[in-house]
Amino acid sequence: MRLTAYRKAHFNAAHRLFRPDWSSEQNESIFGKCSNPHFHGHNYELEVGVTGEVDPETGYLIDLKILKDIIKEQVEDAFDHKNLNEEVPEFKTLIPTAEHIAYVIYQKIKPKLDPKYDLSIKLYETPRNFVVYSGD
Ligand SMILES: Nc1nc2c(c(=O)[nH]1)N=C([C@H](O)[C@H](O)COP(=O)(O)OP(=O)(O)OP(=O)(O)O)CN2
Ligand SMILES: [Zn+2]
Repeated sequence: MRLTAYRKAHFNAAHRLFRPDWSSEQNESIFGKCSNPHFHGHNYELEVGVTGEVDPETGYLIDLKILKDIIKEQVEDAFDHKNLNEEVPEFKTLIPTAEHIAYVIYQKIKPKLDPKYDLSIKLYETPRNFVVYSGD
């Protein structure tokens, strides 16, 4: 039996959307208030989906306690109450949009899982703005 198991998580983080190679006016015209030089914050909600075959002996797809620990170590400890632009190395070269944050979370979690699983990252930046990244 193939299915997807999910684990939810949460982190608060500050960010600023801007390109240092653009003028303030260019940044303001594309990123609007999200380019505010003094940063702003979001309450990010994360849903990590792991897809694969259920083990008939245990009834587990994956031990969700193990998934919880991976998310804590790779995402919550790294991002929670952080300024993403200034404190998280991955965003020294990537603008911390929801798209890029979901991509980075995928890249951090995927190597920690058995390769037999497919991984999907759903990230809510606001209650109504969210992205999904499943690799490629
Ligand atoms: N494609 C993207 N567009 C936008 C992103 C993003 O990461 N990817 N991010 C932002 C802002 O950072 C932020 O998400 C917008 O916040 P806010 O202005 O509060 O959003 P809304 O006005 O849409 O608030 P709602 O309450 O959800 O209506 C902008 N765009
Ligand atoms: Zn924002």
